[in-house]
Amino acid sequence: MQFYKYHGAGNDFIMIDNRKNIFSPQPNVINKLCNRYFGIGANGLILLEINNEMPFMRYFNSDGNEATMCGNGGRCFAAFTKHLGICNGNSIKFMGIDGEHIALFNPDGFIKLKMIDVKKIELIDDNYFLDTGSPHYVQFVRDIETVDVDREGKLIRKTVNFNNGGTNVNFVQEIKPGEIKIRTYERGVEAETLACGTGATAAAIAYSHYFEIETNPIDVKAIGGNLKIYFERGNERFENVWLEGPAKKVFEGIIDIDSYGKDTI
Ligand SMILES: N[C@H](CCC[C@H](N)C(=O)O)C(=O)O
Repeated sequence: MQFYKYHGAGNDFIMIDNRKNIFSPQPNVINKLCNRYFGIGANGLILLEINNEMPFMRYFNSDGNEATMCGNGGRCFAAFTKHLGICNGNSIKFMGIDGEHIALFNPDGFIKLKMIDVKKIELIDDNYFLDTGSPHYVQFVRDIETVDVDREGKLIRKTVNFNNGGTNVNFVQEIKPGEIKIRTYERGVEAETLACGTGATAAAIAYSHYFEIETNPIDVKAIGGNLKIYFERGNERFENVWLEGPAKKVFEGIIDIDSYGKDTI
């Protein structure tokens, strides 16, 4: 089976053109494919399918379970449709689990992805919880370099109940007005990733709203690369939300998918 490997600011994905349903998304198979020693290795796996005659993006975390929206993956999905010739212009519309998205292809190669509106931000223990297509807990810290993201992130992800679905956990430090640094513990990867698109979006909106920052876009520096978040404040919601950043095809290959269905590695 043909596969493609992409990353968006270091958040990396296996991409499969599944318009002919060649791949059955079994959790144990996806988990092995995402394994960095016994498989291709990735934070997640993305299937391109067709739904009501529109490209449909299905996202699976590396634990093998189908998940909510992936922002970095959404930009990579758009780049993938362009590589396959599905999209020839400067933009593409596609469906994700959270609804319709449009992606714009910038001349510099960066991609601008429209995200869902953010309807509310909850305060939990003086930190912020909001849904940008995936659930995110945002905690502001003084020195992001000293945070034990895997340990602290796991504690919050596991102990604080978020409607039973769990959450991603973001640690954020202001670098200067309008610019923040972020580190993210990702649900379903159960570890820190080099970037998280829906997390960067959540962090930028919480930062701007609660610290009354007028600058827009907000620059978000992740370990794996830089993202920009644009949005407008509407009536009790955040609208016209865009996530802009890189999406790179790293390699493509062929894998013997039948050997992944069996328990032997
Ligand atoms: N792990 C997330 C989904 C992927 C989010 C992240 N990779 C992004 O770029 O938005 C979750 O289960 O909510």
